[in-house]
Amino acid sequence: DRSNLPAPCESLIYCHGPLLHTVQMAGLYNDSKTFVDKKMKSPANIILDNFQSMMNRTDYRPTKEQIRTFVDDNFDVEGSEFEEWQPLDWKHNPAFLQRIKDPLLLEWAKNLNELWLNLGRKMKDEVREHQDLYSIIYVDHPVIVPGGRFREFYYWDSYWIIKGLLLSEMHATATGMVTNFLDIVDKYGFIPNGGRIYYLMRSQPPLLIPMVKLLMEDIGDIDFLKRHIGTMDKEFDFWVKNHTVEVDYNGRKYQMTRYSEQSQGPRPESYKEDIDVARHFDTVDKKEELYAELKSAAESGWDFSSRWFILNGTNKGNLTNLKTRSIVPVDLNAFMCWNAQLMAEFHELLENFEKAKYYRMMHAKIKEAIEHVLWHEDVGAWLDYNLKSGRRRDYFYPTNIVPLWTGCYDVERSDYYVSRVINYLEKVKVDIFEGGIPTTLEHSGEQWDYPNAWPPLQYMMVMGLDNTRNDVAMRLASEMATKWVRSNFEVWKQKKAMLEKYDATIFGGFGGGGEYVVQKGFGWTNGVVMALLNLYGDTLYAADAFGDAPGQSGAVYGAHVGAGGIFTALLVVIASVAAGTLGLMVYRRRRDYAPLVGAEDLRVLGSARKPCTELKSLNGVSNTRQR
Ligand SMILES: OC[C@H]1O[C@H](O[C@H]2O[C@H](CO)[C@@H](O)[C@H](O)[C@H]2O)[C@H](O)[C@@H](O)[C@@H]1O
Repeated sequence: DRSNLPAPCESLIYCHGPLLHTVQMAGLYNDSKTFVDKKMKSPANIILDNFQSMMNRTDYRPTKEQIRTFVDDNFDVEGSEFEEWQPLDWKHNPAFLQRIKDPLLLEWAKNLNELWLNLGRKMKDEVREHQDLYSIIYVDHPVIVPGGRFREFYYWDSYWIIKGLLLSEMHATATGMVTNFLDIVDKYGFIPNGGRIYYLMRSQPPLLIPMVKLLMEDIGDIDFLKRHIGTMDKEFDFWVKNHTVEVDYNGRKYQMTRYSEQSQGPRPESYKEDIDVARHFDTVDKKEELYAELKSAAESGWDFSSRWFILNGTNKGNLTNLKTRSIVPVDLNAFMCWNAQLMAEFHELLENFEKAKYYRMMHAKIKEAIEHVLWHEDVGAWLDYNLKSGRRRDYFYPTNIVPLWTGCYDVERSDYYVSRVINYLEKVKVDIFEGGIPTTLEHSGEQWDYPNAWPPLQYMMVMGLDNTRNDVAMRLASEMATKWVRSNFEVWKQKKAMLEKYDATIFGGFGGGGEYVVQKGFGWTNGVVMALLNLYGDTLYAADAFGDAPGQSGAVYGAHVGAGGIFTALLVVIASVAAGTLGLMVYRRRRDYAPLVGAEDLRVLGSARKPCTELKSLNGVSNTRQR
């Protein structure tokens, strides 16, 4: 029974109540988030009175235009909480640029370094003084936002933003962002999904402690750690207390974590969208269950995805089949395992030995649960677990190998895990896609599904494989990184833009689907590309040995030609092999992009391709969600 739960926040303007319902259901804007990001022109009680007068005047049946006039009269334009701000610690030539040998990529990396200037936001003093007029959560230090409709901080995005900022040597901005998060944990007991009050009842993947680790590796300020370690304990506890579920597996019980939020009602920022899906259910209880699944999926960062669909034990279906709370995700448990390990390390450094012992115990327990419940030798990967059926979810997601990134497996047996994982990745043919690794292999129309490819997922795969220090895994990581960087660069060349997501099936293709149009900016995308350029910059080139980028390389070109072009394709393949050998000789230090693909792969590639309709959405034409 969810009827005793609170609303997403108390505000009768931004989180629940008749005003929010009337305005959001009127569909005034292409994007529902627009309204809840507006500043109030007067205090809430006056606006609520004005709303009541408008409803009385219109006999409770206001037209869309009357509602629009009410909003325009009572609210300012969205985004009015910020002032012009240039990060003071921004540098023209951070040292990591010197690692990039290709002049084209170097030029691009300089542009990426400049993008932080566009994405920096400082709140006006007026926000601190009159927080009640805004939905934004006031923080003391300026932040780097993702970009586009995402005008505020986002929890897990910030991990990759901070990674990039530190490469840009913007230590003060990065420290300020982490300090904001710590202040927020002190105030609210956890970090909300993003920096708005309507996100206050759900979080996002727990990466604060790894962010502190990034800072420690960079500035190594032990006093900072000492000052904030108690707050980090709080963040860890929040996840243990509110997200733990008991898993009964093969006669043993394990404490594992899953996404689960605890409020009533639809997401305020996607209010109409959620109510529309809830129409499929006939009772208030069933509608509330759906809202909980939607908000829990948003908490996972994967909103939305077939990963959270359960229909007759499969991942088919649509948003009405969301069962996020019934799935134990590999990545969340791997993050918790990593958090425990880092906390043990930090407490040891601070000589808090009792605490260190507690975290070592937590780390061992979580690692054991991951090994016993989620690892599958026959598959060669870790798989999400269905709490309802007690069965594994054997579907491909990049997160199936996240324990490699967080080091949550028996590293003494690293060779065994790596060989199984490599075998798995070969089996699922992750290397056949031209634009990156797809999020899933299900084409649901949701944004965390095929064919979209997301920056954090590429990063976790690449770094996970690279971390193993195994030659084959490291080569695969480098090939994945090369493909990703080149495809992002291709979009940059066309649009001078970095996107929040891309299309894995098209070299230089834009991501799409879901409930809003693909966004430009973009915080985590820039951070990931910078990190990959930093790691591979000495061997990574914008084009391969014969001047082709991946989409045009001989082998993949074969997939583009029709039946009539087979002869040409063969010639191109033969020429590619010859030139590739020559290229290898000439560019010994360079890592080659794509192995030749077989006939079966060409068929898959051909069918995977779809026209780049998302071009339209980038130009501002909305694409609708398939339900
Ligand atoms: O408004 C819809 C959803 O938008 C956000 O989710 C997406 O953008 C975030 C910022 O880049 C990202 O962290 C998340 O993974 C994306 O799916 C927001 O986080 C959601 O809560 C919201 O419902």
